[in-house]
Amino acid sequence: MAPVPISSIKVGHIDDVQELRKNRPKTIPERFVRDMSERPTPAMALSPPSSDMPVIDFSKLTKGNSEQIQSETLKLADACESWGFFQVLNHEVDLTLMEIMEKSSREFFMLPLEEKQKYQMAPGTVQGYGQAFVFSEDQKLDWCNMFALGIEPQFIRNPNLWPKKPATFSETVEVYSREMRKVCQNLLKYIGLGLGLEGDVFEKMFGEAVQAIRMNYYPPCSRPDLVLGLSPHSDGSALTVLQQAKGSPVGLQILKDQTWLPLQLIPNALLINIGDTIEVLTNGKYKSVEHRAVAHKDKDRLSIVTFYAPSYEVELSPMQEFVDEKNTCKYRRYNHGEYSKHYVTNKLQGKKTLDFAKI
Ligand SMILES: COC(=O)C(/C=C/C1=C(C)CCCC1(C)C)=C/O[C@H]1C=C(C)C(=O)O1
Ligand SMILES: O=C(O)CCC(=O)C(=O)O
Ligand SMILES: [Fe+2]
Repeated sequence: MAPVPISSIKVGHIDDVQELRKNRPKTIPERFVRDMSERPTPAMALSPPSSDMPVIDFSKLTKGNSEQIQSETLKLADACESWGFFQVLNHEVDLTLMEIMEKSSREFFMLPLEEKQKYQMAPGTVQGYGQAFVFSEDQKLDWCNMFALGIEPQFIRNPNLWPKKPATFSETVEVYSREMRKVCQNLLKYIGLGLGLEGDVFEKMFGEAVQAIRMNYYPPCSRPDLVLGLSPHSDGSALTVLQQAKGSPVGLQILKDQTWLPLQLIPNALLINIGDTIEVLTNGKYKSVEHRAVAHKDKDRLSIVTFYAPSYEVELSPMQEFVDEKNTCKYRRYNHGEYSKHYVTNKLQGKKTLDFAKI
């Protein structure tokens, strides 16, 4: 993926949200104040946090008898088709590792600004500490500090961005990411089977899959009604795995039936969502659902997000199994590296990024 010429991007001054919060401002800087149409839905007009979202028991897939495997695979297929988001329990990821990852991420965000700025995200790039997806001086900013790293393949890593503090942070990211890779590979196997395909279809197609991690830290905000924690977007990945830190308030919302629906997450579960790659491959049978995050008046929130996607060389187009007279081909053939470049060089804007591939 060719880097964007940094000199041509003028993003203006980007306030660090945690530093802003330290002074407990009564007014929110204009760059964070959303236009009316973009502001979070007022509480009284919002549906209660959803606990109807499907829950998949991973152990039934990996250790169940043939009946359990079959019924859980069907449940998974239904979750992908009707929600695009689901939670996974008994996911085989050590809960202590998840806790350590959470603690290390929190410790990183609590470091002094000058320490975090050693890993500053360069304008127009997505790795490091700062705000990604900002490309102009008049673009609104998210009420969020982010820290992102490319994980696999090795060539996407920038070793200068791997923190030396907290001391065990980088090792923890490494171990955690290996576990997340297994979760993604396993889920893709059963997603493939649920679609009536071979279990290894995605593994074979994706080559050496691209994996990235992003930690999103949302400080409390005195006017959560005016800001967004994270702009609406769909993920450019094949699958995304989200771990929400313990004690976090509800913050993630998905666009379901044209309404923003807040998601209530089960402690220790992993939240999975379908990304743009799977939408294209299934010709829209499974959709990458638009989502956003909102801020909270008194509580901070932390999410740790893994993106899993095909290798950059892979050419993608809807699989022939999902194209017929009734379901005409909705996406053109394109190279995933080109899509990644397009994704990271545009602001987050709902599902607009996927127009790149639409016919
Ligand atoms: C909101 O989405 C993202 O922040 C994001 C970024 C991922 C990446 C990095 C943090 C570093 C390495 C490159 C990569 C683009 C993977 C989403 O990831 C999605 C978007 C695309 C495209 C993808 O493949 O995963
Ligand atoms: O923090 C959240 O809940 C949402 C994060 C997210 O959507 C992302 O990082 O892509
Ligand atoms: Fe996302």
